[in-house]
Amino acid sequence: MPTASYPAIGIRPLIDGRRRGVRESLEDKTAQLAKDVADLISSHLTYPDGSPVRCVVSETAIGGVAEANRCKEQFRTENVCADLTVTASWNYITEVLDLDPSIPHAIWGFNGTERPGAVTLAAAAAAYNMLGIPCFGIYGHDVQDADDSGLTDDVVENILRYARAALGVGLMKGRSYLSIGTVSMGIAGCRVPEQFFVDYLGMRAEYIDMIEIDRRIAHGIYDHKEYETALAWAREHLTIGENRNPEANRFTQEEYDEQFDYCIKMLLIGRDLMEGNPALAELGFVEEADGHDAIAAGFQGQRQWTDYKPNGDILETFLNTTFDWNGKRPEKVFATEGDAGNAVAMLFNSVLTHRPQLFSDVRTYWSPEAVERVTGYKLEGRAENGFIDLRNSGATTLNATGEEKDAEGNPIIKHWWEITEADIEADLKTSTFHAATREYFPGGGFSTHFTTAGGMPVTATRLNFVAGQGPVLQISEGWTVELPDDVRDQIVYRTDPTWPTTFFVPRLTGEGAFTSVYDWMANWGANHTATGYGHFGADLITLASMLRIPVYMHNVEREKILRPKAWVPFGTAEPESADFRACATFGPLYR
Ligand SMILES: C[C@H](O)[C@@H](O)[C@@H](O)C(=O)CO
Ligand SMILES: [Mn+2]
Repeated sequence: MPTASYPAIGIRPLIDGRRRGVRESLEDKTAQLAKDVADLISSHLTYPDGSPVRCVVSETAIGGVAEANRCKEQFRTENVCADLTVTASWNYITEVLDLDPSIPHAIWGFNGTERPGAVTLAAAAAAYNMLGIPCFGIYGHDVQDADDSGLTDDVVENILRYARAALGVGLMKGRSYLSIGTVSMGIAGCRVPEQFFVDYLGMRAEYIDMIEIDRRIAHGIYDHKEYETALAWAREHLTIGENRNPEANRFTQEEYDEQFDYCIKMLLIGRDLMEGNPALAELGFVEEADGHDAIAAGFQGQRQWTDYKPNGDILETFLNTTFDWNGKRPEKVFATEGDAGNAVAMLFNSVLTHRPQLFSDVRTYWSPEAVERVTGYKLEGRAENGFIDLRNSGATTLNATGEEKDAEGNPIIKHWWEITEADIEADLKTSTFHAATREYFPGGGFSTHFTTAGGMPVTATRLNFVAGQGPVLQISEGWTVELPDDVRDQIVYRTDPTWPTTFFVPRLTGEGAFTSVYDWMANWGANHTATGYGHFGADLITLASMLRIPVYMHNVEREKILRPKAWVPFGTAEPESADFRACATFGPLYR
């Protein structure tokens, strides 16, 4: 998506409209607040393509409804997806607020006593609450002098948190979720929550039968020149590891070669299905060239496809990865086993961080006792309380090896625009591609394997659906951990040695689902989790509140939580309960 079409954040400078003195004394200060906030957002936040986020500042300060409406019209022409109102003074609240219920709103009341900016914030929040339009309130802890910018650390953190989440809402709006296939092996999360997409995300669901992939391969509906390049690159850079099938379950080398070629074609076609490809129009396939404008997709794979055709692990791995034969390029959000619920969790992580994601089974909780019994090794360090084995065939980004490093040499999952040739080489070098386990994948294919390095901060997320309740989100910040090679290998070989493996420990709080690593596993709401680099649980909580999705499990520090001020009247002593009731009261953003 070109930068110009990305949604923008609208900045609304409110002012006391009284002319002949008051307004005139405030014009410069108010305009400066708006400019400073716009500069802050644009200099700190990026779009998925790495370009700076665009802010649109109202052409005039807003002192009355006429200026408010002119600002709204200006924002409409600029694809504004959310607004941030700034004020250093009193103003006329419901006469000047943006009452559009379909976009996120926030107000920053400059905390200076010369003029009642903070009073406006409180009055505006009360108005929005009464009108059923939840807004976020940003209020600095310490009184500022009149000529201060007011952008103290606490204000900056909350403005950026709001803006990241508001942009996430805007990036999803109007896009598609593409389901290639249907429910995999009875996994309920695969049922595409079409009404949820419409009501909560403003998205559409699109459906493709998996046969479309085979049709396009059989009829040559892919860029043949690019295919030759991709195949040569893959044959050169993908290390085919040990075939771990029993002899009787192995295909011939010629069959594996054919399967490998087929898998690369699947990868090209999966990408084209999501985003289209003008090269297809040149081949005469004009409709196919358009694609499905999918910001996220899921491939069922198991079982009917994989019982018959090569599996989708190469397709799934490389669509989630930030590089291919063309070098570095934006990753996609692509789920395996058609798990739409997990695809949405990956999407939430993606629109907040613009980093590639891991799709994993929550395979096993390894207690310290079990590890010692099985391997003789006594867990230590972050893993001392046990760890979770996250592992699933296919849809884990190859960037999750931990070979990419930050400036201090710590393992990281970079943004695609930060990837270097050395990173690509390191990720590929540490990964192996194994003949798919034939008892699971009778049609053959290849599975991606690596074990993630320890020491990475990550956040694991899962979107669940409960009858009578609707969508609910769970979030856990934590870290990857690594084990001594021999201990790791015993666990990998005992579990499944051909799939990507990440050992994860949640940050324990000693309470509820975060009392122990076992409690975490016992409370995780499904077989899958979406995991991304960094601790962004607070951003997820803010995003969820914008979408009115309650969060029922998280380990984010209370002081980092930013929800609409409308959540407060639902109770301050038990924020989790208030969240549920507020979400139920205000309902999904687009309905
Ligand atoms: C064994 C099954 O075929 C795998 O798909 C299973 O490990 C899963 O990933 C289930 O979510
Ligand atoms: Mn799975």
